[in-house]
Amino acid sequence: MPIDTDNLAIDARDVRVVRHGTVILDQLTAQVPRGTCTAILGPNGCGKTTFARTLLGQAFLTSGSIRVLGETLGQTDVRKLRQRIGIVNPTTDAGGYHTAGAVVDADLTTTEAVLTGYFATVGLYDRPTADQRDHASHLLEQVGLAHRLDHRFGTLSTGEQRRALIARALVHLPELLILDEPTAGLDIPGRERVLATVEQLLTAPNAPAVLMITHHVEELSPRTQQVLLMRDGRFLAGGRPKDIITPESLTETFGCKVYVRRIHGRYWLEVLPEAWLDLIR
Ligand SMILES: Nc1ncnc2c1ncn2[C@@H]1O[C@H](COP(=O)(O)OP(=O)(O)OP(=O)(O)O)[C@@H](O)[C@H]1O
Repeated sequence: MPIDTDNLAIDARDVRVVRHGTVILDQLTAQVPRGTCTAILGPNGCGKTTFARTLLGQAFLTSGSIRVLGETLGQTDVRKLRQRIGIVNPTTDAGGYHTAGAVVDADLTTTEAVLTGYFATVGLYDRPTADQRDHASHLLEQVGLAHRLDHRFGTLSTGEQRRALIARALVHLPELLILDEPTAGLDIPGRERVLATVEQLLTAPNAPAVLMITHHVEELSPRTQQVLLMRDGRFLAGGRPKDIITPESLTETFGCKVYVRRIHGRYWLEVLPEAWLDLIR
């Protein structure tokens, strides 16, 4: 069936990124329909974040083309386009003003931290409207942080900060939400709260397209329509999770012998005993 390109949140064709002679992304082609959830699953260093950066116009293509929300990168104002995209990237959580990579100032209240999302700033330098304040509180309630509205952002647990940053990414009602390892560094309940928040988002009316980037098959929502397995800058396979996720495909993707089973719509991975011997040989 032909693809309706007007209905795509992401339309990436033959994307290649080469830096200093190293091929980082190699002929990546992927389509993500609006309002659907796609996951990119792959090991450390396979190029997941670089691909996300290309979608945001932060990493330039050596060749290929990308359309995001109907706009062709290289022919559009990326600052305007970014206002239609939400991004959560845990390598950049809270920090002081001078912490490299900090998304928001740790001294702000949680509500203020979410409000910075309106202005794409680290501190809150602009005066939010009453409607913006109400919306920020509402989003914090949605992610289960109604009891933390006035707490200093820097004092929240890592999991609470992560959920607050999801709320921050949602202030603009994004049409595309990129979650780049949103559960990194979280314990099991912390991880599950983030996943439950994503699940709630996917079931909401007018849900954004969600691109979930992760190392862990356990983190795929049962609502994931498409999974892209990535290794060494390439997509090894892509399609419906039930067709793509097998012990063989995950063993190839991660270079580690694994078994995978599906329980209650989620996938659970087991590392086979012989994998350890292979990994240290
Ligand atoms: N500007 C750059 N110049 C040279 N190499 C780069 C550059 N940016 C990224 N790389 C390399 O490209 C590869 C892919 O990096 P990337 O961060 O996209 O991987 P990743 O799949 O997101 O990894 P992780 O799961 O560890 O976050 C890595 O080997 C990285 O060192």
